[in-house]
Amino acid sequence: MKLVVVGAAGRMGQTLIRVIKETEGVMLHAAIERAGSDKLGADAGELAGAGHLGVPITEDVLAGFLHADGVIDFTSPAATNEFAALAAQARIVHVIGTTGCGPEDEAKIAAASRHARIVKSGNMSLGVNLLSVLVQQAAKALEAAGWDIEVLEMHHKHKVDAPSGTALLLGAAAARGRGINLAENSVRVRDGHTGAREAGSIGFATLRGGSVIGEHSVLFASEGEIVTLSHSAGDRSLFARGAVKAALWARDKKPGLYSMLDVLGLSANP
Ligand SMILES: NC(=O)C1=CN([C@@H]2O[C@H](COP(=O)(O)OP(=O)(O)OC[C@H]3O[C@@H](n4cnc5c(N)ncnc54)[C@H](OP(=O)(O)O)[C@@H]3O)[C@@H](O)[C@H]2O)C=CC1
Ligand SMILES: O=C(O)C1=N[C@H](C(=O)O)C[C@H](O)C1
Repeated sequence: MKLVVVGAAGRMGQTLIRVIKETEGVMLHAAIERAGSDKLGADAGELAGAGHLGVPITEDVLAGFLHADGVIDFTSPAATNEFAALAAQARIVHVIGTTGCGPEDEAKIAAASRHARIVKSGNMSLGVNLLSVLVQQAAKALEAAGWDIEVLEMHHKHKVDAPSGTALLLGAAAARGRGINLAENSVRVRDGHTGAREAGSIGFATLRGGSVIGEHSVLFASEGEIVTLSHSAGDRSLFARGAVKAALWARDKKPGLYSMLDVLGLSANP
């Protein structure tokens, strides 16, 4: 499968290039960076520490998508919107790891999925997606007893969006377990005199610092006891391996918007 990596010079872009090189059944077809990037012209493999691959980093998206089978995209919401439209035109698989997309971005991606096979997830790892199934189960099991749910995350100091895509994915799993709408029941920031915690809400707390790749915990709190379900990412390659697996999985699927739960066979009701 011929794959294009957009955002090829980024933290995830470079990790993807290394993982594609070592994965059977996929090859790097093109590597894209934004116009004006000082990485344009560099060999994508050499930049990623994967050795010379003969694939120069280019800004030419149309040429890059030509004759490709799929694009893997860990960039920014604005860039992902554009890539979604172009991938749909080219009828190629689009794997989206970009987080921080707002409702308008999501609507554009959903529109593109009428023609394209899109897999989108706030976290491409098996561990986090399994964790989301467990969180949904725990939220349901503890609902009658009224346990409070809080999602805590920590990431490196360069991360620009909050709460993380994973925190929101885990919050959505908890909301599903409770049979409620996350947007209507979440508390994403607390500051000052907040008043007492509202029963049934799902709270988020965000930490940023250093080089932390991704730490997530969902805390279920009751009188005198706390149950914590957590995931710790030690290496970005676990996200990249998940993204490549998603591209291979989507290759023979119908157009539509899929999640990593679909890819991993975890989407049935737990
Ligand atoms: N779903 C998951 O499993 C994971 C998701 N992520 C998400 O992936 C995204 C990227 O993360 P990360 O790699 O750490 O970020 P980086 O900033 O390191 O990489 C993003 C890259 O995309 C480039 N880019 C931005 N706009 C364009 C464009 N229009 N055309 C081409 N390239 C562009 C950036 O260039 P420039 O620097 O010039 O802006 C940069 O090189 C984030 O949203 C993050 O949250 C990260 C890890 C796992
Ligand atoms: O920006 C990151 O680095 C990560 N982003 C994703 C998120 O927002 O959850 C996934 C992972 O935690 C790393």
